[in-house]
Amino acid sequence: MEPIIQLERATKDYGRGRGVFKVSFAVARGEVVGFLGANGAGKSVTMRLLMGFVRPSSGRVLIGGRDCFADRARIQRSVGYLPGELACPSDLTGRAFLDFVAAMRGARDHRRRDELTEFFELDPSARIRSMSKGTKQKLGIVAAFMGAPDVLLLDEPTSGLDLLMQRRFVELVRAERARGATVLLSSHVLGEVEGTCDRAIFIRRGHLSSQAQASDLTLDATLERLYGAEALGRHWEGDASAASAAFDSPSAASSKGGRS
Ligand SMILES: Nc1ncnc2c1ncn2[C@@H]1O[C@H](COP(=O)(O)OP(=O)(O)OP(=O)(O)O)[C@@H](O)[C@H]1O
Repeated sequence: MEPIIQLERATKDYGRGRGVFKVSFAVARGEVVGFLGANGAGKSVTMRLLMGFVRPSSGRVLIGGRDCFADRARIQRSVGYLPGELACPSDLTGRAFLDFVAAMRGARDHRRRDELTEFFELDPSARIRSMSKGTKQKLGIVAAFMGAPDVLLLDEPTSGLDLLMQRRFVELVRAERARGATVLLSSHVLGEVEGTCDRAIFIRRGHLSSQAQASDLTLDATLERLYGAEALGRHWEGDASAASAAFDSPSAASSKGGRS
């Protein structure tokens, strides 16, 4: 199968063990792949390497055979990217932001943007600064998908979305998959990976650790792949009675607004 997304021993070394190291994997045309890892494992750094926002310390990062850093202007125009956190001027309205992204991509047809806005029940007339976390996330989703890109890089796409919107997101990714899009999707939500992906790859402390078919992602097996048996064996051993006493003390009550 023709690889569209390709990393070959890609390394971004931020020092003191932080970053990603010798990461190699490929995503074939039309595949939808989940990218799973604990907090700080290296998912976003890998996504940023693919978008050409950072230059690899060594190794190769390619989309459609093009070097993601050398060809970053073209990559950033053509790839649908949903960042972990939307970084955009917050005094813009949602609509102005979407217009800006469409202009950057050279998109003139706003039909799909309007369909997506309606599907996610997004009011784009509000200023971004006044939007709730979930509303901002919907805006990011519309921006990433509206150009019907061939390749989508989605960094924790349903973060902050309510249950109904999570379900709509899964429907959308399934439709994109049917259209033939190639998708890499990082997530902490197993149901979303199972519902949308063919397979999942795991990253642990900056190193690719394993992969699995999405249909084999049981909770216990996934936890072990993500954290290892040692971390799973650790349990809360703090003093629960001290914690509840702190909440019940008169000073705690007064600092919580006089709870009686
Ligand atoms: N610009 C940077 N400078 C220094 N260290 C960085 C930088 N960006 C990321 N890192 C480090 O690289 C590692 C991987 O971070 P990354 O953001 O990719 O994690 P993640 O898997 O996306 O985590 P999360 O699930 O919490 O979003 C972390 O140790 C992080 O502190």
